[in-house]
Amino acid sequence: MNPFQYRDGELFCEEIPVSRIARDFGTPCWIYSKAMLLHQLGQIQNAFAAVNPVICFSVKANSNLGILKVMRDAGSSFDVVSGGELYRVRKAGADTAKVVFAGVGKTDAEIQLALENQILMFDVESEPELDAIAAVAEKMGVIAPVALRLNPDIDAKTHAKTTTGKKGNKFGMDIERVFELADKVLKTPRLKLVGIHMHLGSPILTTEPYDLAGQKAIEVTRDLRARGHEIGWVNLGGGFGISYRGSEGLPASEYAKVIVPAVQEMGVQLALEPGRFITGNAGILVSEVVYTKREGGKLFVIQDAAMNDLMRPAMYDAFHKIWPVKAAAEPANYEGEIEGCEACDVVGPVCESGDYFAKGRYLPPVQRGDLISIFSAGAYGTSMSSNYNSRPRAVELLIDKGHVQVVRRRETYDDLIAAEMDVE
Ligand SMILES: Cc1ncc(COP(=O)(O)O)c(C=O)c1O
Ligand SMILES: N[C@@H](CCCC[NH3+])C(=O)O
Repeated sequence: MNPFQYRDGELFCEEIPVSRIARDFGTPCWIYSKAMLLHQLGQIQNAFAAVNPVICFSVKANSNLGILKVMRDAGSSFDVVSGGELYRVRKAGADTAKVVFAGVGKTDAEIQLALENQILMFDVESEPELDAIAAVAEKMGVIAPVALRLNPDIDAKTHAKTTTGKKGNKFGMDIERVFELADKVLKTPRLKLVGIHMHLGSPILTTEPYDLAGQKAIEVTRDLRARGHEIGWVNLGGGFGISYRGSEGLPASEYAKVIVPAVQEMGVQLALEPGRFITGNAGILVSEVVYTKREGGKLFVIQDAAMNDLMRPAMYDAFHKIWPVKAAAEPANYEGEIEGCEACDVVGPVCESGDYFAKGRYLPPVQRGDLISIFSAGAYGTSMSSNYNSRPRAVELLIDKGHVQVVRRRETYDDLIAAEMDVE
């Protein structure tokens, strides 16, 4: 499914021309398709139905309340990594009894908030964290459910900055420490070991890393059970890839083919934490060309969106398809030269040379006032955006069967300074 299609000389989101949305709500603007969100979540739900998993949408991918509510209504739970994310999912009406909490630096206050909300489990990443959870649980007179996060040392072949399951990454623990901590949990009355957790990285475009993770989970579960531990849950994290360029990416059923048999062999409950797979291709960022300029032998196309809106290109040199909103069709292939197009640097107005969406990218002739769509922007777009250069965050719109819902209004200049108003 692709809700963003060209016809009649322009880009549509479902049945609505993107140019009309941009005219009504201004640019830059984020446009999400609810149908696509549901389609992607449904794909995972169907693919893994045989083992009835708890699917915990990874809130960091897109933490907009409107989107979290769509996820909640469609039966998703949530993976959070901070008190702020936990607060958001509560506001979205989530059942916190199915929420999982990962992250290497949980504070006592965050642990307390999670225990008050009786979450499903903490994904514990170190011994000091385990001790802190035990201490907070003791103070509160409750029992904390913990899963131990294993660093399986599996190369998920992602960008160096988004690999999390390799030795040397800050995440999780090696196998020996997992065993040690499991034994420690048994001796700590305020802790209950419920399972193990792994997350390999993001985005993962082959099934092999999950196959290896499944095998590793089988081994670890067997060894932990042999040491007298009850392992009810295995959480294999997120990381399912999507197509950014047009051809890569796998259906959820391919990942399920390697994960489901392992889960059945272990006889455990499966948790998954997909983020990008659900929202990535359900959203675009629409900007307007402010100026074009030729300098130093280059053509620069300057947008009103910038790295503060979508920082993935600046941070990871990530590839996003970029094409004018008014066009007959997308090119068959975005790589390399495109007939009738000229290579340009697509940049924003922020005062950093890293503020670009693409370098040397082929675009048809564009001019001041033209609208541009930046595709595959629904994951790690708004959730990583900032107010750098005192730029208000852009409006977010959810398209649902021909209806445009504002799920986050455009920030005003007053919003920018609201938290600083008490300063003399
Ligand atoms: C622990 C954990 N779970 C889930 C995710 C979500 O990853 P993705 O959006 O690739 O599914 C991440 C981010 O990589 C993560 O760190
Ligand atoms: N923020 C990254 C993914 C990191 C996922 C968080 N562990 C991206 O945009 O691709």
